[in-house]
Amino acid sequence: MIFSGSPDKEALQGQGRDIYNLPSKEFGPDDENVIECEDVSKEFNLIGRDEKIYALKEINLKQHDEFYPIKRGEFVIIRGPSGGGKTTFLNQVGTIDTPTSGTIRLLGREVNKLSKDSYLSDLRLTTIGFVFQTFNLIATMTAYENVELPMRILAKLSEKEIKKRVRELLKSVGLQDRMDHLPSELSGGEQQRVAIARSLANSPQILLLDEPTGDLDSKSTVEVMDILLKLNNFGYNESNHIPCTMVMVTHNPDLECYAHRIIYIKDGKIEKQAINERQSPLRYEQYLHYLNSQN
Ligand SMILES: Nc1ncnc2c1ncn2[C@@H]1O[C@H](COP(=O)(O)OP(=O)(O)OP(=O)(O)O)[C@@H](O)[C@H]1O
Repeated sequence: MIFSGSPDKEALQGQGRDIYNLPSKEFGPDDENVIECEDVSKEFNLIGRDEKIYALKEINLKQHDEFYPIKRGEFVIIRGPSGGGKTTFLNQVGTIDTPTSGTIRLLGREVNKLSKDSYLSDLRLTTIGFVFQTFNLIATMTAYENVELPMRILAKLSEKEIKKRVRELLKSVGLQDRMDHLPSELSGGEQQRVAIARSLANSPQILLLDEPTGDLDSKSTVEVMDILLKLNNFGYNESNHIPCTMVMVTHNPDLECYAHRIIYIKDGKIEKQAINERQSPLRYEQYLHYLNSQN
C-alpha cells in the first residue's frame, strides 16, 4: 500500500526532518540492546480456582538469536490474536508486573521476580514512558498541567526548565495552541497527543504504547502515528535529537509500515517476526480511499 497527502506533511518535513523519506535501517548485533528477554514466562493464578493461565511462555529476545533484543532507536510493533499475551508482555517490559520466571534486561538493568518495588518504580519513572488506549489524562488539569505532572513528581528540574520543557513537548506534538485546554476541551486525537507529550516528560529512553490509536478515527490515527514516527527518528528535544526506542501493541495491520520490526505473539510465544527495510508513514487521503474501498 502506498498512500500520499498527509495533513501534517509540511510540519513533519521541517528542518530536514522528513518522515516521508527515511533512510533504510538495519539493526545488527553491534547496536545497543535496550530490551533483552531471557526465558520470560508469566503465569496468573485464577482467584478461588485451582487453575493457572500461562500468559507468556519462555519469551526470548537474545543477542545473536533470530529474535534479537530490541535495539536503541528501534520501533517495534507487537501484533497477534486477542488473548495471545501482547499486553502481558508489555506490562513485564514496563515493570508494571514482574515475570514468574526468567529475566528482562532494560538498558542492562535486570528485572526478575525478586526485583523490589522501589527499584522497579525508580526504573519506571526514569527510563520508561507509557501511552495507553484510553489516554488516562487527569480531567481537572489542563494539557500543560498534565504534561508538567511527571516532572514535578521526579523533582529534578527547576521551575524555568519545567516551563521550557512542557512547552517544547507540547510543540513537538503540535499542541502549542492548546496548552490551557482541559482534556474535555480536546478531541480524542489531541488528548492522545497530550498523553504522548506527558509520557516523554522525564526523557524516557523507552516508550511503551498499548493500542494508542485504538479509540481514534483514521485521521487522528495517522496524525498520532506520524508524530510517533517523528519522535522515534528525530527525538523530542529541539536541542538534543535522541531517537526514542518504541514498543507498541496494536491490532491494526495497516500500521505495520511505521515499524522497523513486527513481532507476532500467539499463545504466549513469539510466533514470528517481520522486518521492514524502511519505515514509511501512511498517506491519509489514499489510506482513506483504501479504507472506503474495503467497505
Ligand atoms: N490479571 C490476570 N489474571 C488472570 N489472567 C490474565 C490476567 N491478565 C491477563 N490474563 C490472561 O493472560 C492471557 C494473555 O492476556 P493479554 O491481555 O496479555 O492478551 P492480549 O494479546 O493483549 O489480548 P488483547 O489483544 O485481547 O488485548 C489471556 O488468556 C488473559 O485472559
